[in-house]
Amino acid sequence: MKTLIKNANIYQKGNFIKGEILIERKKIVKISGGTASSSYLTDKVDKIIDAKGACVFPGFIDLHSHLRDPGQTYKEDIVTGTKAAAHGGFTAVCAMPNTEPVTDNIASVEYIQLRAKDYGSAKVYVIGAITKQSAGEEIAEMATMKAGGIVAVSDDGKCVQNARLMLSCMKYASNFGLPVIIHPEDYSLAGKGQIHSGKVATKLGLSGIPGLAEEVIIARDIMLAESAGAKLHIAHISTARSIELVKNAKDKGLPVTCEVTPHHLVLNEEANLTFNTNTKMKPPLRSEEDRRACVQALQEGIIDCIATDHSPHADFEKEREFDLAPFGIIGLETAFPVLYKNLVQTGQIDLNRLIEALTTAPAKILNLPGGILAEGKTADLTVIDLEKETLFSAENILSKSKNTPWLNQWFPGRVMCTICDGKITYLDSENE
Ligand SMILES: NC(=O)N[C@@H](CC(=O)O)C(=O)O
Ligand SMILES: [Zn+2]
Ligand SMILES: [Zn+2]
Repeated sequence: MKTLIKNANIYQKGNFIKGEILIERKKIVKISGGTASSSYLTDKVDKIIDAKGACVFPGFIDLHSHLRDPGQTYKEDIVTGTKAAAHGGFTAVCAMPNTEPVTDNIASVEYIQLRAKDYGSAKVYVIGAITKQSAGEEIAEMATMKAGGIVAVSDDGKCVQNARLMLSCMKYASNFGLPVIIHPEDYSLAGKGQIHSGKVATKLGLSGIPGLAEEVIIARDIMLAESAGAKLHIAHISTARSIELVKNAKDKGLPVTCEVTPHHLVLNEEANLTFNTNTKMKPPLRSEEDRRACVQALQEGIIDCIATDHSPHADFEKEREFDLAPFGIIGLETAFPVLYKNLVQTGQIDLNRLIEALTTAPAKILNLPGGILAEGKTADLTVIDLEKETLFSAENILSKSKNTPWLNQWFPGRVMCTICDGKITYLDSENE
């Protein structure tokens, strides 16, 4: 099978070159500038995709997705979650273990891998639990899960409260070379908080989750990781002080990395004023100062990468009283257009940094392949027309869940086609 992408603006080390990409089986075999070689390349090609001047980027890599499979497949499953990924330009996602049952054993790891291999539209890397059932009481079977191919451990959705247990978990994980991904939340400080403790929570009379709930765990876990010799990755960082803690750790040369979500980069606590439950997530949307600190830290590289924290929840769960609705929003399909519009078009982040934060940066953190468009590399790529718009309507969203604050809004940047392992995983109706 040979596929040719023609009339493309190919992203190459921060620059665009006009040209063509020839894919044979799983690999990119030729990238050529201009159209002079067109006749040579079109020779015996099975499929031609006319990019019509759209950009070709390396496939995006998400370190943080909740695919809900097994156990909560009314929200999402591996088939729909990876379709949503492909629609968002992603060719690889890491599956968080807070499924039912929790991914804390080798059989659960293999289930996800096999389903994804047979029915997925993106590569799925499995993250195993830190503790059994993510209950924060006993260390999970990391050794067997590592042998089965997990790429990291995390109790995301929950946070190991006991420092002594966390230290043991980190020592254990580091023995197997497994990075530890934390969801930093001190329960005693977070309490029953609904949104960020700040002026909006006061105004609305909702209980707050202070930034401190995140910051004390980040401070603790940086110290524990240093002592255990573990590689620490901080999920969904959201406050200026958290960023300062990470900066200090990095300055000391510690192997500490962190990610930020698109929503923490473009929204602040004011979004909660609408009482829209699709503005409710963990960590909560923070103050404008915190949001700005996140943007600046991303541009400077203190924040390493962007991760979606794709957290699908069904309509019947979200369409209820604010305090009873679950935390979380979908993110795979909205990530690129939302970031492109709010950060790149406004000049807050440059396109190169955005692409890096969605490709090479996440790949580096968990040592995953991909992130680069080059001859001889696996053909994982996405074709995005920056001149075209996309509408996040319930109809267009391929995720089973539609819980996004950007529902029914138009954004610039339309994914025309995504290719994973040389196979088309998403094709816009215009290109069919
Ligand atoms: N982010 C969220 O608000 N929710 C996530 C859990 C998590 O990422 O902590 C979920 O699984 O729904
Ligand atoms: Zn989390
Ligand atoms: Zn999460």
